[in-house]
Amino acid sequence: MKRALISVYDKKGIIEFAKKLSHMGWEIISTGGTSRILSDSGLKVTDVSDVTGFPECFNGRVKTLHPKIHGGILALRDDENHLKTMKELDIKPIDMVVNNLYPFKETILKTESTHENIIENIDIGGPSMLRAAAKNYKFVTVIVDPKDYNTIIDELENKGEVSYKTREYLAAKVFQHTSNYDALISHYFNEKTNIKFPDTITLTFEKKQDLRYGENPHQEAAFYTEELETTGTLSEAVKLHGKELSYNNIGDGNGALEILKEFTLPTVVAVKHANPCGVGSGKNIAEAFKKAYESDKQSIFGGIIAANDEIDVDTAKMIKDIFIEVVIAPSYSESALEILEAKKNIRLLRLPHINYNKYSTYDMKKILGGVLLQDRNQGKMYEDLKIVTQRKPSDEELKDLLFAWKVVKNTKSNAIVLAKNQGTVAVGPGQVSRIWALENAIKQGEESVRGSVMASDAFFPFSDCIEAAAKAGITAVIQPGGSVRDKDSIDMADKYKIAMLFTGMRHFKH
Ligand SMILES: NC(=O)c1ncn([C@@H]2O[C@H](COP(=O)(O)O)[C@@H](O)[C@H]2O)c1NC=O
Repeated sequence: MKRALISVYDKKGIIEFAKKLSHMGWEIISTGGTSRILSDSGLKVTDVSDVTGFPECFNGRVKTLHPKIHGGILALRDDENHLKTMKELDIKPIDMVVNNLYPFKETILKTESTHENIIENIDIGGPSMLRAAAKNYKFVTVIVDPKDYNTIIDELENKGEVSYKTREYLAAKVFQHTSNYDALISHYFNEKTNIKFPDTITLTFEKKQDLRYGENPHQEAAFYTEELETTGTLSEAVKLHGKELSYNNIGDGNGALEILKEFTLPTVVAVKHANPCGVGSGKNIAEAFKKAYESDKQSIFGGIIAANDEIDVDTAKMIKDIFIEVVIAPSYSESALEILEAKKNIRLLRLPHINYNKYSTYDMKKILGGVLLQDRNQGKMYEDLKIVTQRKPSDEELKDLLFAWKVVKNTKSNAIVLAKNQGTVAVGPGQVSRIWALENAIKQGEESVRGSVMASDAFFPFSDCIEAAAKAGITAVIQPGGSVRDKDSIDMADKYKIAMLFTGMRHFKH
């Protein structure tokens, strides 16, 4: 007679599954609570304590941790010595383990959970059984995911056994599951003991979807989300209309969100190839959109738009007239949605907590042979502002400087952002030389550059950028300062009556 050990925290579907096994002649062995619900449903169940000859003890901390259980799972059925030992020790084989674990993740996510409660939800016996059964998958079937119950019953009913291939697949699932479970426990302890960069790190993510392809069509790709913190991120977004998001949509959408989180006024961010091509703030979203659009009417084509307030009809009408791949917003008015849904190729995402911004997870970058981890750049924006020139910025200039500083912080380095009237005039991203970034921005901004202000993500190594800015009609500058030649830049600014602020904090982004 085949024997299945069933010990599950999540009891969904377990009665039906156990009944089918039992009808096929399997003996069911089970632990406390699982055993009770199976017996109550009329099934004949052997209690695990009858197998071990030992009571479940220490409030369930020890139930299945016994050689009669682990020997029955782990013994090699094709090894003479193992078979002999089984006989000598009166250990009978266990052919199937059905187990899922105490809800550790759910417990740490509950704000009311105490440390004691969290500790009790670290399952010990379960992972031991799962790992044992997965190790011995050559002989043992192991099921950790209730979604697999039907497949296993089908195989047993139609083929009389669970195939080697399926057992191997189920074992792989177990090790994914237990490593994820342990990673969450390790994360909890690292946080509790303030270990930010441990000697080894196992980060865990959950697959949200397979993607059609990666950055390019010849690259395969999938989207994984954080396990614990997805509020206000694309992982939380609900698609209201359009095709699946692509790899690049997700990357660019995230870029747009990161910029948007800097703003409280109604703001629209347009992103193309991971850089902002237009950002605008206004008294409403329609005005903000207009400013973002007018910053660069060309690059926004095929781009992504994120807004921090409802998309209304006026905004929807403007979006409709251009080709936008994705719109992200906390809500859409009914009529706005109707207008936009008429466009087949647009994706509309609703992201309710768009302004949420308290993430504790790392910022990470994969490199060949490793990964770079750092804090998210939530560095202070203005506290150390210092006016370093003879002329002070006007109130209007100051507002625009701070606006541009938020945008440049989130633009790929070397970055220059020109702004006027709470909207970008031009963005010069990702150049290997700072003056090229400025020259690109001046060229792109055309006549609007005159009277705009300039933000630079890092200091100016020479005074040439200030001179070029002055000649283009830029009136004020914000930059971190800190170059050995700061004085040259300050003197140049004074020469052209430019007002300049130092922030004392660099914002490189790569
Ligand atoms: N300690 C043990 O020997 C042990 N054996 C199984 N468990 C867990 O107990 C749970 C099932 O318990 P019950 O059948 O009493 O509802 C399962 O999540 C299982 O993983 C155990 N509990 C935790 O460590």
